[in-house]
Amino acid sequence: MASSAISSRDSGEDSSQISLKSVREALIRLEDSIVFSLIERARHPYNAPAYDRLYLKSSGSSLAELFVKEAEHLHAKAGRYENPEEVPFFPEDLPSPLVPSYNYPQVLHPAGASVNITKTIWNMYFNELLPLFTAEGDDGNYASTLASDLVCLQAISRRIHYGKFVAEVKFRGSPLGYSSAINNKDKDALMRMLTFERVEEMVKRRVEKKAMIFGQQVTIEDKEDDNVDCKVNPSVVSRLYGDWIIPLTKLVEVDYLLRRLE
Ligand SMILES: O=C(O)C(=O)C[C@]1(C(=O)O)C=C[C@@H](O)C=C1
Repeated sequence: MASSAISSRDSGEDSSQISLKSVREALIRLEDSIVFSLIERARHPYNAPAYDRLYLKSSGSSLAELFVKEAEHLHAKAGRYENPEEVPFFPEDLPSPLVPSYNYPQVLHPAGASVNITKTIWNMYFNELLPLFTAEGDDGNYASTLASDLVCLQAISRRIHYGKFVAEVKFRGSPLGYSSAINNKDKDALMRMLTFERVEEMVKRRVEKKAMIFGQQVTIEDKEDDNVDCKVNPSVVSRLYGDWIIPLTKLVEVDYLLRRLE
């Protein structure tokens, strides 16, 4: 299954014609990436020095900041940020891609395409989420810890910024309804129009179940034991979605729509 509603090369469809079904399928596929990335990160304890600006005495940055900045430089050279689904955490001074450009379908409205809430995602991930799903302690493996943090951050950010595509589809489905709320800059009306509570409940239940299934110890013998020890707490994953990922996706949707008529 394609992980993206717009950028797969071989879908054979006109990819500027996205539907609510195809963007929701992409969101469901991204759930797998997020749950697996959290499971990987949870192998290590919190590892505080990796995030402490005093740890690298001379640099003034934390190892986490340096790690993500340097990784993004490499990814930019390989063309990662040419894809409209990818948003860098440190867009300043990124190098140009070394690869020839790929003609990604231009689905988004240009003004809305620049919505970027990576600073909010960064603070949420390091200040709120990480302490919830990692054990206290320090195993010294900061490089592999940060490599896992990077994968988590990229998967979560991609999912949240995917709200731009969801908003575009919703706008195309009801341009008149959305336009009047956009012209009135009525954020509350936009929020009401784009919210489907039943879908949100399903998402939260599904990610909790994925965390339970993907995080089980797999053994050769069949076990009767329902009391499985999961590698990442399923209720934390459900809370991650309910408290942060879904609200931030909706924030991206509203920000995108507010710029949709510029
Ligand atoms: O599926 C949608 O319609 C979305 O806008 C995505 C999403 C989500 O983040 O999962 C956000 C808002 C809706 O209330 C339902 C779900």
